[in-house]
Amino acid sequence: METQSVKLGTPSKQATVSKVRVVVRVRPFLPQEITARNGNSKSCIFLLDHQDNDSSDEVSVHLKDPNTSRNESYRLDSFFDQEDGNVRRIFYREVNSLIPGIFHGFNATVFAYGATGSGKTYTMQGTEEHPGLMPLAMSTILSICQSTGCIAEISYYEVYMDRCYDLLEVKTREISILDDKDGQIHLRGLSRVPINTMSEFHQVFSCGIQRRKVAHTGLNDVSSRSHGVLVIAVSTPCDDGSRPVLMGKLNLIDLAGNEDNRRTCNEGIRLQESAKINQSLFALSNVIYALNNKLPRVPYRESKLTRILQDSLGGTSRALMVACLNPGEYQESLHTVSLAARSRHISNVVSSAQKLETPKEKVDMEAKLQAWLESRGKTKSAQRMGPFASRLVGKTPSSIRSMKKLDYNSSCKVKNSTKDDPSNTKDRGLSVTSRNLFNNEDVVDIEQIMLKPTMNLAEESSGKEETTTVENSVDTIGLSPSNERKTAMRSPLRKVLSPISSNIIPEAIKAQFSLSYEPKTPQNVGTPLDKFNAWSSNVKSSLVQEYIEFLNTASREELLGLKGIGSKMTEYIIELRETSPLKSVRKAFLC
Ligand SMILES: Nc1ncnc2c1ncn2[C@@H]1O[C@H](COP(=O)(O)OP(=O)(O)OP(=O)(O)O)[C@@H](O)[C@H]1O
Repeated sequence: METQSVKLGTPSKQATVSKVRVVVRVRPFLPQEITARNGNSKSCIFLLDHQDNDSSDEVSVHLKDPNTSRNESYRLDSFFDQEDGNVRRIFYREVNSLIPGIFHGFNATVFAYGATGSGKTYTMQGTEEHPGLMPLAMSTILSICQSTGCIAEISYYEVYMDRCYDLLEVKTREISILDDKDGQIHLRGLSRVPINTMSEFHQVFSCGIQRRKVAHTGLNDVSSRSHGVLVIAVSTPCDDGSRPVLMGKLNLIDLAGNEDNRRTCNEGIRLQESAKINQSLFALSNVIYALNNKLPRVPYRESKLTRILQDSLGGTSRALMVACLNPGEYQESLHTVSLAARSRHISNVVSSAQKLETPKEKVDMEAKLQAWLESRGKTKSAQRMGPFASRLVGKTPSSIRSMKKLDYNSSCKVKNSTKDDPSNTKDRGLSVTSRNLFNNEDVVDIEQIMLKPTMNLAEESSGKEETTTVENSVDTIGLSPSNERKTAMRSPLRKVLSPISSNIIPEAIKAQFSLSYEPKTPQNVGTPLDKFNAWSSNVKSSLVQEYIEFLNTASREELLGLKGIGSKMTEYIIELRETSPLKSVRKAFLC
């Protein structure tokens, strides 16, 4: 086994920014799931309007909650339903075309994203009978190597708790990530193993798989606790016998699943892992969002994972996200699909001239909120819907995110509670107290943070544009170019704060609202607080919920970036939420 530095380049600033293609893969129900559902195997995810997935440029993926009337639709690049062999179809339709580029100096990345238990590992690794994208890609690369004389080598590492470990080494070894003087990144000490045949690959790779950190959680018996990255590097031999020259590489990443700790009831080390997993997935989504929106700064440095992937995401690299879904989990699927939809190209609605006029402080706050809310599938819909979005406030129960009530007593399956952390004998899942972040000494600061963007919202919303007619609102969904321009003139913050979470409005809903529209906009109110108070309670509670979720998921840097939050408060929030998700703000704020 050869051990050497793998040099990762930084994408050139001039290089065209590539788009991330996003496809959905729904796994089949498992036999035990069908039994638990009394034989009901109806998926909550399907294609809208029987579209032709094979010939369309994009598809509308529809999610329907069987227990409520909630419906959401998102536009994505392709959809692979539950049928057997859908991994093979994903490979031939989506991954195969990335491979020739690797032999011409282009890197590519394929990653499986989704909730825990949604089938990411199955998609990437597969089984002996149904090989996943990793062995399928290896096999194709090997056959090209055979005909071209190129050399294939693999590295396999995991990113666990924001640290990087070589999985091809017998003894666990941490890989250091170094910046060189040119700002390039090196994974120092990462093994690269030459592979000539598939049996060599299976032998080497299966040893690595066994070293990867997995654990039993409340939602998956064998849950990956790290992001597993298989790198297939292709080099061309040099005639003078010197070291082969690296041409390109394919990163195949089995991301750890994003977890809702209210459901997993993780605690101790599992909870810490989970916090890191969620943080790094959020950082990844921010990078993809920045790339797809051609933002001037791509936040690669926010996590180890994104830092390592700098040369394979963006620049001339190509990337594919496979959003994996469990057909019986509406809420989780909604979260995954909304993030996936956000990761596709979204055209920027703010012109550069407007951007220059916007005060920096406001842009920062708006960008933060926008990035986060879009990760929840909000802004894309709002951009398409423009003012129509805000008109829906209070009108569709299905469109307003309902905060899941925490029921620690009924739904938790705490099986892993003390195995890893003997000191942690208390069953936190059952005994979590409703700690309120906003106890008395914190009220002033937090209220300021909470009210600031809200005041902006009220001020902007009380303007003339609020008198827009229903027709205009509907037009801004995309029917009228002139109204699209009007939409572009509006502040993104206002759109961000819309409680609509899908990026398509079904015709039926449009019709319903064009008939029953009644704006609830405050008029002629005094101070910003008065304006805020004049908003309907639906808007306020929706805002409050958004902020609670923001505080629960934002990175340390993002919290620090919020006005009124210093480093002490940031640490306090992080500490609190790692123990138990923040659930409420001060009652007074909720009015
Ligand atoms: N196409 C499929 N056919 C049969 N079983 C499948 C299929 N896809 C996934 N599964 C099964 O679903 C379960 C969960 O899948 P998997 O472990 O791949 O999820 P995961 O998303 O990687 O979870 P985690 O993030 O917790 O590691 C496994 O038992 C797996 O075998």
